[in-house]
Amino acid sequence: MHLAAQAGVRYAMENPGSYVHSNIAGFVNLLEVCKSANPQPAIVWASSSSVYGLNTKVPFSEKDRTDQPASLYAATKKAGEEIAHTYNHIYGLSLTGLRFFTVYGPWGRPDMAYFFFTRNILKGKSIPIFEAANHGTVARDFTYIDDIVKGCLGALDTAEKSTGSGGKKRAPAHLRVFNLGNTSPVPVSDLVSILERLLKVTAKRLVMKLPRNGDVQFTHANISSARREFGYKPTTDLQTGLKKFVRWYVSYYGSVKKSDQ
Ligand SMILES: O=C(O)[C@H]1O[C@H](OP(=O)(O)OP(=O)(O)OC[C@H]2O[C@@H](n3ccc(=O)[nH]c3=O)[C@H](O)[C@@H]2O)[C@H](O)[C@@H](O)[C@@H]1O
Repeated sequence: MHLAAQAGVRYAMENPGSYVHSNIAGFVNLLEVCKSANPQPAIVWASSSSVYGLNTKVPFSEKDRTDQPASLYAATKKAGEEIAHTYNHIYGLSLTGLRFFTVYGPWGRPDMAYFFFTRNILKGKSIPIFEAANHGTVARDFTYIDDIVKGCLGALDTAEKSTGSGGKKRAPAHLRVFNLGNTSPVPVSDLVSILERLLKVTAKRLVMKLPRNGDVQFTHANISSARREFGYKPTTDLQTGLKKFVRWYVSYYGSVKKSDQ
């Protein structure tokens, strides 16, 4: 299971090299080691819903086009999918890419919106909430970590063995890609309302135009493929998942003051 990456859509404008380094060069390094291993492992790795880019057909299906990435981050994840194709084709590596949809929950990434919104609401700081042109809603198919873990296990359990040995392909091997989302997009402003209720604090909302730095307006997963292949079925709605996150956040950081650290 390969989850290491430079994640985050907007940071790619600040530090593009880190995306190339981790998501492309790092992934190739890993595949080079795996292709020569004996036996070769089967690999399940993290792609991203961001590969759908400017695709407007919803919900996003694995069959939809992914040739219009809106950020360098998305482009490097899409490159990973093409690189996976090459190593599968030449060396017989079994590869499964999982397109995660805005994963959240305890022990999550502090750079993600739900996480720093929580921190800023508790500190009384304002939070920037993006909206699209003509006051258009920005929404995400937020997916709870426990559902993602179940999807990862399902992908691992159903991955067929790699077929190569000694750096040579012996037979065709698995090459798969699955959406792992929640299938119910929620507007970012609703996410903030849920956090306000859970934290019992009114947020200082700063509504801003969606910056032109790689964000897409909307994500929504079609998960029928993962359901068919390994019974993937998310069960946590955003309200329930954020409740668990907030409980963790408060117990981890202890108090508002400590959350400054
Ligand atoms: O689904 C995915 O593939 C991606 O999900 C997230 O990307 P994103 O959905 O942009 O997650 P956040 O950065 O947490 O943003 C969530 C929502 O809040 C909005 N947002 C973000 C930041 C902000 O200051 N204000 C704001 O309204 C964004 O436009 C977005 O709609 C992860 O950061 C990516 O690593 C991952 O690949």
